[in-house]
Amino acid sequence: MPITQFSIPDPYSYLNGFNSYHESEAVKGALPTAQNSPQKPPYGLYAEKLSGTAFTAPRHENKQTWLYRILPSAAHANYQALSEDTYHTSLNFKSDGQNKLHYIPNQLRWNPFDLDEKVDWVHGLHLVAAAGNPTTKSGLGILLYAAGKDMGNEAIYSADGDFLIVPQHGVLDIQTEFGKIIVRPNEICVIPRGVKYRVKLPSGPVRGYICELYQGHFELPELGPIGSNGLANSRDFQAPVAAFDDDEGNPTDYTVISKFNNNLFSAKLNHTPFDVVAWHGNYYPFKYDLGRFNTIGSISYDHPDPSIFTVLTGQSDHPGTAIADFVIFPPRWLVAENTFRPPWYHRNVMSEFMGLIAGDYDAKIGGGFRPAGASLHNIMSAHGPDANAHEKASSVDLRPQKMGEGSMAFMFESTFMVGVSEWGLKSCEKVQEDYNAESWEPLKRHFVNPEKKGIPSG
Ligand SMILES: O=C(O)Cc1cc(O)ccc1O
Ligand SMILES: [Fe+2]
Repeated sequence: MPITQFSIPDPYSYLNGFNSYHESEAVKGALPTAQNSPQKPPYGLYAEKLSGTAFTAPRHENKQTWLYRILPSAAHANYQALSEDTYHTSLNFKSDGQNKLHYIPNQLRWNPFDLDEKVDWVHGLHLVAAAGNPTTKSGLGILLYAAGKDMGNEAIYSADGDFLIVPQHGVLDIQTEFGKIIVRPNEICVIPRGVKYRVKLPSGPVRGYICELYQGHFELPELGPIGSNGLANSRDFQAPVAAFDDDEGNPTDYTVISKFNNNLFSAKLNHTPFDVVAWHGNYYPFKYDLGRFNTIGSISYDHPDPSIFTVLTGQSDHPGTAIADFVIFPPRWLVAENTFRPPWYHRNVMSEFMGLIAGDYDAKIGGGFRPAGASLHNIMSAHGPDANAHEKASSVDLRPQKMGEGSMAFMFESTFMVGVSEWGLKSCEKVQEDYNAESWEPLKRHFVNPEKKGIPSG
């Protein structure tokens, strides 16, 4: 069954298509006809443009949306910095001048991160690793989230980058300026830079992973010889339809939180920010069901590169080299003959941060890579199947095998060396000290030197 069976139904409607030019009206006639900024937009709305690329970006890259709203976003009081002690995304330099990111070649693995029922989405964000710098629009951030409370009359946006959200536990009901999206485990969503939203938790506590792309936007990977369909198909990406709150006669005090260079600022406004009655453009939030992924693999021999499992890619200026690839390892048939079927041992010029939404991952059967946990194999840090997985895969009968039923691992792969935050390395208290010792040090030598044993070569 390709499409995920979710326990909670999705109550919302969507517009289908990746990077499509969409338009949506919550009130018929709210979009101006044949122009963007008439002297008087319909129904007394304000026109506001949200750009996702430079005005002069080439047409094929250009992203923008026109929003028709009750009041423009600029109608708010000054932003005030929130105290750094109240949130977990800051990368400010310490007073002793040390950057809080730690760059270390060790393979790292984390036990499952805790749920935290006491905080809302904003305060449940934890920066675990990062590379580059949002101020120069380069690099990425990797965050974990754990929350148990609904956001109140608040909205958050990130000026730093696009959030690719990967839920591991619980349901996110996300009210965005563009409309509403529900995201459940085995689905993902992308909230682009600048888009305001708030998160409610209809099924209780939530936990998951986020890749924030400081540079460019997530795109579908090239398909090359695969052809015109396959992997994540365009029509399976879903954008919200316009929906708005009208607080006329009962204006609500709201707070808008800005994530700005990984620090949080808040500003008051005396009206709802969720007042967009209609929009048109190609810059919008969207969701995708990972169960719709059309998985492709070897039907002859050898284990292909994991790039065949790329759902979305955030490309650098060098084609084929990603700031962040989002890669999944879905349930699939393994049929390769005379092949060591799990991943090969390797050292990668890219860094690999992995998470597990559910089930097991075939390269690690020693039990240490668990749902809600994570691993990081940084640039050139050697890794591969653990000793148990190696032993099993090198002696197993190579019949066609359906692997990973009910499981979903994923990887954020980046050309950058990623540093681990103070929280990720120490305060979270989840780092497994014995990862290496348990996984690879037990690997046995199998080499039989023919020269020593007098075995004829060839
Ligand atoms: O290291 C990992 O587990 C991720 C991975 C999977 C794979 O099938 C090939 C290469 C690779 O890095
Ligand atoms: Fe790897």
